[in-house]
Amino acid sequence: MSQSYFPAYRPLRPTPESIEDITPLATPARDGDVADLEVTKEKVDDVQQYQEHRDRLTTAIDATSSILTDLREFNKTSWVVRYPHLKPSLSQRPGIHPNSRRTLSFADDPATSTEVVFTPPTQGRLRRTLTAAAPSTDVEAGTEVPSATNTASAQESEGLVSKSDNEFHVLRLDLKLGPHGTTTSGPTLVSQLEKSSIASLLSERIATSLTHLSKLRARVQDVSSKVLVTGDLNAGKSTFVNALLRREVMPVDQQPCTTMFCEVHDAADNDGVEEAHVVKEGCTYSPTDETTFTRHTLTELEEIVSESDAQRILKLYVKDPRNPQSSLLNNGTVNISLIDAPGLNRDSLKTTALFARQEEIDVVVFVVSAENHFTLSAKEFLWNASNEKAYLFIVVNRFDQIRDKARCKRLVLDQIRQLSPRTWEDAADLVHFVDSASVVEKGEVPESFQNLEHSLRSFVLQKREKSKLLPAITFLNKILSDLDLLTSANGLVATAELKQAQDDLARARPVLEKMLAGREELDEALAAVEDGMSGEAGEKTKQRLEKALEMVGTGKSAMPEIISMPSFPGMLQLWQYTRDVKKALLLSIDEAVKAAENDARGLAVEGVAKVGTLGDAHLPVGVERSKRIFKPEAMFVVRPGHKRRSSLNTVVVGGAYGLGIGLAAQPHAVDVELRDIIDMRHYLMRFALVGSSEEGKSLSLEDSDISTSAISMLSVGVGAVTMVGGKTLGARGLLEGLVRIGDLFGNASTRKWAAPIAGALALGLTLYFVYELPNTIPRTVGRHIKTILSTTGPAAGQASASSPEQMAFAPAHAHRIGKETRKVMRLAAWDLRERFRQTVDERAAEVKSWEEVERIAQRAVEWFEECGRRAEEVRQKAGFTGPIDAPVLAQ
Ligand SMILES: Nc1nc2c(ncn2[C@@H]2O[C@H](COP(=O)(O)OP(=O)(O)OP(=O)(O)O)[C@@H](O)[C@H]2O)c(=O)[nH]1
Repeated sequence: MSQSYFPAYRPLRPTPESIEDITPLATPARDGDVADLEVTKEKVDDVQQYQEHRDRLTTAIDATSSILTDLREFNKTSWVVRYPHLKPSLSQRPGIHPNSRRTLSFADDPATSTEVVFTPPTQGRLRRTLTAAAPSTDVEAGTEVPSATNTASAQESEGLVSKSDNEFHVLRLDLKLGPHGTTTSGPTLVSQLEKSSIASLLSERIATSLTHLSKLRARVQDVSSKVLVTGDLNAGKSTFVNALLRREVMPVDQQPCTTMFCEVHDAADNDGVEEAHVVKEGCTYSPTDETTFTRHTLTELEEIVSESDAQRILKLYVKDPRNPQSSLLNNGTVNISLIDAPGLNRDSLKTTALFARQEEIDVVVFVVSAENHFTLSAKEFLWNASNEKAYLFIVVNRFDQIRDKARCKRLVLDQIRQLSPRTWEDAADLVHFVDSASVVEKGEVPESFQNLEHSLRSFVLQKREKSKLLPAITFLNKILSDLDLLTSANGLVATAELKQAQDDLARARPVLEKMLAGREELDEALAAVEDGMSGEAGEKTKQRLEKALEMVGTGKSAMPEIISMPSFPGMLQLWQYTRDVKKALLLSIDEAVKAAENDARGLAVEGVAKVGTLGDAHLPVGVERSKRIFKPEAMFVVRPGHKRRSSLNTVVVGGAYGLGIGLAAQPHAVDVELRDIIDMRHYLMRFALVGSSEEGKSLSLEDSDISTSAISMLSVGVGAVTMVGGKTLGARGLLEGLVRIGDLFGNASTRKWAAPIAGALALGLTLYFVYELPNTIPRTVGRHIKTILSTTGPAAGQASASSPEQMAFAPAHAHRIGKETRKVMRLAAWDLRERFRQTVDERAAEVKSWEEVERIAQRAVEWFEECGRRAEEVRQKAGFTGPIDAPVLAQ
């Protein structure tokens, strides 16, 4: 059985208080007849109920528009809204009805899916929601998800759940595009798009829906309603319209006369002036634009209608003498206009059918003569119109002319059953047998006509609800349901993102905090390694080289295990021997420098390892360590292009041994001079020091060799004397002899024999030198070398020997080697500092970005929850009930 307007729309009985407020009908009413009063109240209730529904719906449209606008803005500024796909889940879980389980994926990432539980709308809760499916272990353990248990099938059987509950109704993104007009299925194409592209498509869809909602709102708010009165030629359409108006407005003739569409409006729509506006051909009528019509008085109407042979539109503004409670035209709520159409024939049939199909035609009243029944044109029109409008209002006119009224009714209703079955089902309300002429001619309104008027009024208002409100209700319900799906799915995504961000932050924050707290400690530790290693390298070098010089100063190899001293080859090769000695001593110093550099390499290796350990302690796990490989052999190598210093007592002499430019490799350094063999200046200086001046004392302290040298030099002379005498004296005897010789020189008597003695002494000394030379040469040469290498540079006399050029050999090398070691340490430390800084920056950026994700996701979770609540509230306030596809408003 099809749905009827009337049974579902029985208004509530008014309360006794409200009854008193109702103005009685202007139509004749029998005094004391309660039934009439009931009719009046019903009419008022019709209007009130319509108004109430309209207002509720307008509020719901506004609230939904507001949600959609917010969603669009949120999608644009705060969250890229994802477009979900729901599929029935294949997995069967105990305790969960298979209908409740769904597989959720998103258009931008169709390969990834999640199991969710779908909760369908229930009685009193029209929202469809998705919740994350409990882990399978819980489900298997018997934990049920209460919101979804077995409800889907129950709701399906109640008809609340649409079969399309997995889908979008209004916000569906289906694109039909493809090369050369080929079509690609919507979901396939959508899934090829980026997340942001899908979001912008969705945004466009929302914008379209908003436009549609505003149109629906305008339609809901539109207070005009058009009733098209049509029927066979001469069936009495104009008479019927006049009867409704209780005035003879439309021209009535025995002959077919109406060729125009006469729209009758309340004169209130024309500033209360009764007028006829003939719409000019090809113009769109506007009552405020004089160029679109010609103005006439109502008295000219008959003439206009009879003279017009074209199907023109005529607008009539007439005053309805009745009050709003009883007047159809002037009902106080809806601006009803009655359209008297030309009688149906072959010429007018098509035009009238087109007219009837217009959206603004809410009701079609078909007038048929009781005498003639339905002509072929009438049947054709009714058949088409009933497909279009489903319900038609049929006035069987001239019923007063019929003798066998029952038979007539039966025959007419039989025909209606075939032409418009739904109209036939509600025939009591939709089919009326009346005599319109008597209402106008005699001023009597028979009961049959009163019933007709009541039914028509209800039908217009209810039809209006169907035609104007229902599309809005359906659309609203569908879009709200789409919002459920969208907000539920996006809420799940936001919750997952929030959890991910929180987990990531829980991992990253402590790491970052630990790094920041350890930054100063690392800096200090690195500085300590740098200072410690370079300082130690310098100090070790200094000690080693000073010791080496000490050795060389005494004529011994500084590195005896590597460099041995040459043996004396005889007086004839004295010069070569001296040269070999010098070379050996210099070589031994070079070797000492090498050894010092090797010491520093060892320290650098140790320092680099310490830096590595610090890196392990301060860098988080997983951070790549330095890829730099330290090559100790690369230390102290003068790289091509670097300038060498060439002064003998400067750093490079020793330091550049890698290039073969050590002390021993310098030709002028091994050149032998006479003083390398006999250092007269040295001996004389020693003699001078015997007088023991203060300076001499201080100088003698500096040179530990002085006393022994002086003693040995003097011993030479004494030795010569004793050799002459054939007797060799010991050192003590030699000293004593020396004193005695001095005394002899002071005595004049002894001067006579002193000369031969002195000659002998000189000879002795000479011989002594010859015999002692193999021993004294290494010492002399070593002393010279030591003296040169211990002397500071040209600026030594100034405040401090700060530059290597100004330093003595050992400190200069200590400085150089310390500096080179520091360079290595600094590089390793810089590398770690840089890696540490980068890691801190990266971690800080990560934490910041996760905090941002957390903030956005948190907001999205709350926003989507709120959005879902708002949609639910809209439905509750609007009083939507019924399934998504066919909702109704609660009474
Ligand atoms: N007895 C009787 N005569 C009626 C009734 N209704 C209309 N008539 C008469 O029928 C004739 C035609 O009436 P109209 O109202 O002009 O008919 P119409 O359908 O508007 O005519 P066209 O527009 O020309 O098709 C008039 O003479 C009316 O008086 C009625 O209910 N009873």
